Amino acid sequence: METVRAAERELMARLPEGALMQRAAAGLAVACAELLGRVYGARVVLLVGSGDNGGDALYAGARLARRGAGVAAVLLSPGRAHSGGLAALRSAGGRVSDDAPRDLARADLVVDGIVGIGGRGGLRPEAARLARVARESAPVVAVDLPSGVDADTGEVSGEAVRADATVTFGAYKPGLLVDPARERAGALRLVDIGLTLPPEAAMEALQHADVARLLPRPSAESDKYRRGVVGVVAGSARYPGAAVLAVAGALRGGAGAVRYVGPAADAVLARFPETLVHAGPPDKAGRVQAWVIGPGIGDESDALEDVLASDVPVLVDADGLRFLTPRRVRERAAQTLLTPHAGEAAALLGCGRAEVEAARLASVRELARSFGATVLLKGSTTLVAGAGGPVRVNPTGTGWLATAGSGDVLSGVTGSLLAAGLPALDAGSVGAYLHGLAARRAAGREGAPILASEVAAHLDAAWRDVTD
Ligand SMILES: NC(=O)C1=CN([C@@H]2O[C@H](COP(=O)(O)OP(=O)(O)OC[C@H]3O[C@@H](n4cnc5c(N)ncnc54)[C@H](OP(=O)(O)O)[C@@H]3O)[C@@H](O)[C@H]2O)[C@@H](O)CC1
Ligand SMILES: Nc1ncnc2c1ncn2[C@@H]1O[C@H](COP(=O)(O)OP(=O)(O)O)[C@@H](O)[C@H]1O
Ligand SMILES: [K+]
Repeated sequence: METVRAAERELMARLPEGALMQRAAAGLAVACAELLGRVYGARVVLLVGSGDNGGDALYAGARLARRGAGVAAVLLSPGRAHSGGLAALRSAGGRVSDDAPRDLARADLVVDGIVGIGGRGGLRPEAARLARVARESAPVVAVDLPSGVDADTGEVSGEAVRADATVTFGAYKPGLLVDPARERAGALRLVDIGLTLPPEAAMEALQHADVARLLPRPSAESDKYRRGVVGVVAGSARYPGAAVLAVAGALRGGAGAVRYVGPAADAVLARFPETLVHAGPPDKAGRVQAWVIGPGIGDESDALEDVLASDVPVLVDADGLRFLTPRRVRERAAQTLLTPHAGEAAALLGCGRAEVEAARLASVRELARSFGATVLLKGSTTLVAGAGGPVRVNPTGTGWLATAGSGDVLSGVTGSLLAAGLPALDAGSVGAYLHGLAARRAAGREGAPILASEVAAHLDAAWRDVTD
């Protein structure tokens, strides 16, 4: 957070008073307008704390009021609310609420400007009560951070706002990216306020527009082969379901065709007649543009060697990871993408699972370095690391994904993206992004248990969310 504060100080010294807050408020108002659909006549309630976070909310509220929204501000510390913001709201036709429960009950949207990066500890009782009522009333947009979460660590020490979306300024804060706080933030949106952050930023996160740009799209000249064929080596007599789930993901990842190789062809075809199946070894299966190998294959290490010997990108997951050595992966000319969970990463690193979970960033970097590969470390905070450069953190994940088979779906969708031509770092981070969004779609707004097959079934909705 000190990095962001320092960049803000540097920029503020060069800009007219209040310019950064205006930029923040403008971005926030645009995001609110998009969520509302129609601004004119909409009812917006601002929860306003005593700091600049509340100031952002007030100025954004003023912008919405000028476009015809009915905007009411609930002031947590009436004497200390941002005075310029309050004046702007009033002159735009907004008002200060004298009955918060009534205004909240009628709201179409609530803006959480209680506290931002200046907050310490969980919400205080009055703020916590309002946050609970807000949550029951309408979608909540958090300003910069869901109030009550720790910006630096992602810890939630008491009560915190649970937002449907968070509009953050200048840079993603670790607290928005690391659980348990991340789960409170909903969909993230970054507003550029002109901060110059150090070029060696340790982490980056894609957002909708980045993903939309990277997603493969068929052109007029496309045919199924030009769109890419992904080969899937998964499943066994014991675990046929892993094959079905990996193929389910692969069919919705943007490749033109999925070629399944393995002993679960009957189960795959029964569910997905679109699949091309092959009973022999992978190197006799026909041309593919990328391979996925590992989910549920058991001890099938011959197939792994076949696939590694190919000259196309290879994604290795689950059982496939057990037979890998750094040397064999480094020898490959084409890209290799490894997708371990914490336990598999620990086995590759020769340490304990808890050590990986306590140091996810260092672990994913070390694996990428030692294998000379791209590594996607799964779990509550999914990270993707390449040979160097920033580590990508996936902003869309949800704990509902912690369900058997969801990793198989991820390997399929990511492999499909590789086959469509995305570089491994992009394929991994776009795959994880769509997978997380699909799970959120499947789980619904309040959240409910989901099946891995439902995650696959919602991938098309996630795709449309990103591109619409
Ligand atoms: N810097 C910039 O250039 C830009 C900054 N920007 C914006 O400013 C925000 C940072 O603003 P900030 O520094 O004023 O602090 P902020 O987060 O509003 O909170 C401080 C107040 O909250 C209170 N409070 C504390 N803990 C609490 C709790 N647990 N529960 C309840 N209340 C609690 C505490 O009050 P007190 O303890 O005094 O009662 C204190 O006064 C940043 O997140 C971004 O939104 C943008 O405009 C872009 C440009
Ligand atoms: N707490 C969590 N929060 C978010 N995502 C999670 C969590 N736990 C697991 N996941 C995700 O769920 C998937 C599980 O994959 P994996 O561990 O391979 O399980 P399986 O082998 O049963 O498919 C991964 O995408 C992982 O990132
Ligand atoms: K906030």
